[in-house]
Amino acid sequence: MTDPGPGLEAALALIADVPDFPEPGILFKDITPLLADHSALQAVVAAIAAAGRGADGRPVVDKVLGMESRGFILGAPAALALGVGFVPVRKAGKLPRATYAVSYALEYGEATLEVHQDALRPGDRVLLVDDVLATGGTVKATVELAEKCGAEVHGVAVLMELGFLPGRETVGAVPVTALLTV
Ligand SMILES: O=P(O)(O)OC[C@H]1O[C@H](OP(=O)(O)OP(=O)(O)O)[C@H](O)[C@@H]1O
Ligand SMILES: Nc1ncnc2[nH]cnc12
Repeated sequence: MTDPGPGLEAALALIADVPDFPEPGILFKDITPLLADHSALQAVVAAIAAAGRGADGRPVVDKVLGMESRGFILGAPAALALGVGFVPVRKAGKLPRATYAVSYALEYGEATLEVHQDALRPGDRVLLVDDVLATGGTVKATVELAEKCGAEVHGVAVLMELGFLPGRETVGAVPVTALLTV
């Protein structure tokens, strides 16, 4: 876990716990109070973008990939902060041109993710951005999609990791930066 400075710590404290959503037994982590606070959003986006920088502070990635839909909210501003483009990884049937697709299991349910086949160039280095790493199914599927495009996954940055689920093991060798582990 990254050491949170005071601004980041205050931002992460805004995440709300909602028991039994979207189904009994799930403790849902609601990031909307954090998103609604400008300073908190700014601190979190800067910390996520830092995962795409080298030791000298310069960007080391060519693109940021964000997973629908909460990964869009954090990934697009992180791409802007890094000065690189953003690639949406969407749920099935939303992208209009030729796609690669991968199906996966969620903490609650199942889904298929897709990316446009020409969204990345072979050899592109990419940073994956999402709000929550839970079972790791979403990240694993996105790594597979990036690799189908010929890209190299530099790492994954998430706001929050659910430490009681085996997300990191599922993701495997790809480096994971989590601003908070619960
Ligand atoms: O590690 P996993 O078990 O795969 O779970 C994490 C994913 O679950 C949530 O997305 P969800 O599919 O609920 O979509 P949403 O962002 O549109 O709410 C979350 O935003 C992550 O993308
Ligand atoms: N418990 C949880 N809270 C919020 N988003 C999630 N995505 C998967 N599991 C989640």
